[in-house]
Amino acid sequence: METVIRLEQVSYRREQIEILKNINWTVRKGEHWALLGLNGSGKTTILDLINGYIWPTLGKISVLGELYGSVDVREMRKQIGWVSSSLQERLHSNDKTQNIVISGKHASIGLYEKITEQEVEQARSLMNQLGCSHLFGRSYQTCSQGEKQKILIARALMAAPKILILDEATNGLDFLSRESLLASIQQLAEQPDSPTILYVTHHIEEIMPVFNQTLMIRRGEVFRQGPSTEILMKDTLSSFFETPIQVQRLNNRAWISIP
Ligand SMILES: Nc1ncnc2c1ncn2[C@@H]1O[C@H](COP(=O)(O)OP(=O)(O)OP(=O)(O)O)[C@@H](O)[C@H]1O
Repeated sequence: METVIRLEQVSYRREQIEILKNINWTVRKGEHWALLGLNGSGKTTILDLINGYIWPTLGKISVLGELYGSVDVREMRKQIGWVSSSLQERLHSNDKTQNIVISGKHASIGLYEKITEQEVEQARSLMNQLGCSHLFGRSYQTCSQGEKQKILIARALMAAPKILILDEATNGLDFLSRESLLASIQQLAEQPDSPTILYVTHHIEEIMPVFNQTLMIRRGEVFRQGPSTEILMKDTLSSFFETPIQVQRLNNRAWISIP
């Protein structure tokens, strides 16, 4: 199967501190991954490496078949959509939702190019896909937090990325908005032409069945990786969190609590 991302013996050191240690990780086409790790475990550092914002101290990284070091990372970034909370702060919130979506095509914060009818239709169709077409025509700032997240995912999809990174996408959402967003993500991931999704979360119950693989990072190292159904189990999670955990399965999702 086609390799989408490969990290081989990747280490990243900053000021004598080893932030990532010997990471080996392969993402293949058709997989969607959940990335799990406590605060400061190294998730963002891995994403920064994949986006070519930083370089590994040791090891090799290849993305979409291109080995980093011998490729223009700015070109690679066009194929990677990254939705994170820091993006929200940088957008022009008076803009209409569809213009925010369309701006994803030009990888710009505001819209400086002339919008074509085709782009408007593409934005409408993506908003429809994310279940937020009713927001078309509204100004972005009047949207709720959950609605904004859907707009930002549609924006990332506007550039037809091969990889989509959803970084703590449900932060600040109430439980209904969260479930609505998760349902939209699930639907997106189920599409045959979906980008490969990397879903970063602190919440195990957000790992829907479509995230068929999970990478667990602890203190800069891979703690475990593989099929989510094998990893999201009581024993693995208890040793990962270094505390006894109990797991209940509901709607094919694992809900954890402390006994
Ligand atoms: N430029 C840097 N210089 C020194 N330390 C850094 C630097 N960047 C990251 N770190 C440290 O590396 C560790 C991993 O950080 P990282 O942001 O990757 O974690 P994370 O898993 O994304 O955490 P969170 O869930 O809180 O976002 C942290 O201890 C952080 O303080």
